[in-house]
Amino acid sequence: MTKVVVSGAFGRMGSMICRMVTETEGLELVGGIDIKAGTQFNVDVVKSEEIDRLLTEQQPDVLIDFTIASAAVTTIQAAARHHVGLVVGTTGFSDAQQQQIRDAVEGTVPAVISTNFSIGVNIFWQILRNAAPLLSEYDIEVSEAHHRYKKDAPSGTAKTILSILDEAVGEREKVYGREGITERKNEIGVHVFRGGDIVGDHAVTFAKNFESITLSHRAYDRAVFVKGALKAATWVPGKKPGIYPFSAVLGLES
Ligand SMILES: NC(=O)C1=CN([C@@H]2O[C@H](COP(=O)(O)OP(=O)(O)OC[C@H]3O[C@@H](n4cnc5c(N)ncnc54)[C@H](OP(=O)(O)O)[C@@H]3O)[C@@H](O)[C@H]2O)C=CC1
Ligand SMILES: O=C(O)C1=N[C@H](C(=O)O)C[C@H](O)C1
Repeated sequence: MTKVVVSGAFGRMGSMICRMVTETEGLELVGGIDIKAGTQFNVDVVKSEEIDRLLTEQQPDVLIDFTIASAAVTTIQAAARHHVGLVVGTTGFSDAQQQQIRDAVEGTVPAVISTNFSIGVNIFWQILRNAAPLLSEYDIEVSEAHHRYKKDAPSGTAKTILSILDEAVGEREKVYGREGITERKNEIGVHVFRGGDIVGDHAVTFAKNFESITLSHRAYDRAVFVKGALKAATWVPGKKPGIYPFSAVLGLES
């Protein structure tokens, strides 16, 4: 049985993860962490200040984090101190925070970290890696849409798309929205929409005179992210310390 602690246990993702852990054979929910204490599915959720006590008492095999960047860094450092494997879906990390995560995890614990745990998005990224080099002469625009409550912009998934494009077609200036008199150069336009309950849409358009190609992905339900996170949670215990992309769990290129 893989013992799981969920950080962000009362959040949109965390509460669904708690429920689906209890419904998944081979996984056991042993605790939760959030900014406030309470219970989820008959399991104690403690405040983040209590994380060391929780990890000492419950000895989980894996900690799954879907919170906010600043909280996630502290949680990841605590999990590494306690040698607990990690699945991290939180987005919006600064470069400095990413370095703090590498420092905590590398050589200490295995961690699957991905800006998107949907299998479809990970295949979409692979399609993009293969297609973009063929389309390097085209103008490129990236767009994403999410629900009104999303805190970070552009989404973590859009940032991953931008880094894939940088590798595939060479680094280009990113232009975040346009206003006024603008002249298109060899740039990538990035467009962010926030509204309603949109679960997560991403698109990359390659445009040329008289034709364009758009590659896109739409998530209809957060369950796709949760299922991926649980797949990673089952995979991570016993792996060598280090940071793994979700594509490693899926056996895809990265
Ligand atoms: N990789 C992926 O596949 C996906 C990633 N995400 C990412 O996951 C993250 C969470 O998303 P979502 O569930 O929608 O967000 P929510 O805001 O619904 O959930 C986050 C939870 O973390 C809590 N929290 C805030 N601060 C702390 C803290 N210091 N310590 C512990 N808990 C804290 C929040 O409490 P409170 O509400 O009181 O602030 C909330 O309960 C985001 O970064 C999002 O981009 C989302 C979906 C898929
Ligand atoms: O906050 C969300 O909801 C999502 N966040 C992730 C991101 O920032 O890319 C993944 C997904 O699109 C949903």
